[in-house]
Amino acid sequence: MSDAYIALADGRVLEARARSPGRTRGELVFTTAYTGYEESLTDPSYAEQILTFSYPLIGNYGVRSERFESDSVQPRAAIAREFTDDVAEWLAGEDVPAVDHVDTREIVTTVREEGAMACGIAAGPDATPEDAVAEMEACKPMSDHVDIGAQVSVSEPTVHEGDGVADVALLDCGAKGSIISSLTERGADVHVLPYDATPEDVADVDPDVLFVSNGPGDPENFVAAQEVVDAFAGELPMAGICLGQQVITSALGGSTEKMAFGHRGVNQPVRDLRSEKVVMTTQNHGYTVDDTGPLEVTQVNVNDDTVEGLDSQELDVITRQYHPEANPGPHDSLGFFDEVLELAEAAPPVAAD
Ligand SMILES: NC(=O)CC[C@H](N)C(=O)O
Repeated sequence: MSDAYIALADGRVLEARARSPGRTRGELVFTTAYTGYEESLTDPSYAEQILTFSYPLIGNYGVRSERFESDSVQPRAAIAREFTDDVAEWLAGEDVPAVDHVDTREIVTTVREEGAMACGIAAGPDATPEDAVAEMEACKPMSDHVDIGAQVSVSEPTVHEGDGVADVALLDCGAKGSIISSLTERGADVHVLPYDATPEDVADVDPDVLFVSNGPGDPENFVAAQEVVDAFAGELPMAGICLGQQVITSALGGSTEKMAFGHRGVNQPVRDLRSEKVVMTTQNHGYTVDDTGPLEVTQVNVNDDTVEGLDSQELDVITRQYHPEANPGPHDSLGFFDEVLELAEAAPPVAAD
C-alpha cells in the first residue's frame, strides 16, 4: 500500500513510498547529476523547488556535512527511485519530505515535455491523494516568490578571510559555500553582504570587485541587487555566477526569460567562443539571459546555444551561467575565479558615487 502521493499540475497523482513524512509544495524540477546529492540538496538555488533525481540510487556513499553547500536542506522535498536510509534519515531529521519507489523516468519525461510545473507531496501514514492535490493547487509560480532572497541570504554582513589579495564584496542571494571558499582559497577576503544590501553598504566595504552570487527563483525579483549593480556599473569590476549573471545582465539593460525545464546536472557541455574549447560544467538554473544588453557572449551551451558566459572589457564584467565552483561536478572551469581576481587586480581604485 502506498503511503505517499505526488500531485502534478497536469492532473496526475503518482503513488510513492514515504521516506521522510510531511506535506509540501514547490516547482517540480529534475537533476541528471549522478553524484553530489549532498551538495545539490544543500544548494540554496533549489529553494521553493521539489528536486527529482533522475539517477536511480541516491545515497550510496553516505551523508557527510563536509560536503554541504549551506547549513540546511534547501529544496522543499526530494524524489528518487530509491533513497538509502542515510539520506532518508538526514531529510527526516531536517523535516524535508522525501519519497521514493516511484517511476522517476515518468516524472523526468513529463517535466521535459510540459516544463517545470507546480507539484504537491503528501507523505506518511495518513497521507491521501487529496492532500497532495491540495498542496499542488496552493503552489505559487516561482516568480510570485518576490522576496525569496530573504529565505537564503545572510541577514548581517560576514567576512571570510583569505590572504588580503583582494577585497570581494559578495552579494549573497543564496550563495553556495564553495563559491566563497573558491575565492578565499585564492587569497581574497570575501565580505558577504545581504541580498538587499544598498550601494552604501557596498561602498563601506571598499571592495576591489563586486560579486553577485547564485540564488533561487526569478532574477527579476532581486531588485536591490540590480540597483547595486547599476550604481557601480563601469566604476567597479563585477562578476557573477548563475543568478549573478542574470542579475548583472538585467541591471545593465539586458533581460532574462524562463526556460521550459532548465539545466540541472553535472555534464552540460559549454563552448568557449574565443578558444573553441568545450568544457563540462555543473548547472542548476531555470532562467536564462535572452538579451545580453551591453555584454558580449563569450560562451554558449553546446546542446541548445543558450548563453553561458558574458563579459565586457569596457565595464570590467565577467559572468558565468553555470557553476565554475563545481560541487557537485567537474572542475574544468575553476579558472574562472583566477580571472575574477585578475580583474580586481587590474582595476584602478575607485570610490562609489
Ligand atoms: N543556480 C542559480 O543561481 C539559479 C538562478 C535562477 N534561480 C535560475 O533558476 O535560473
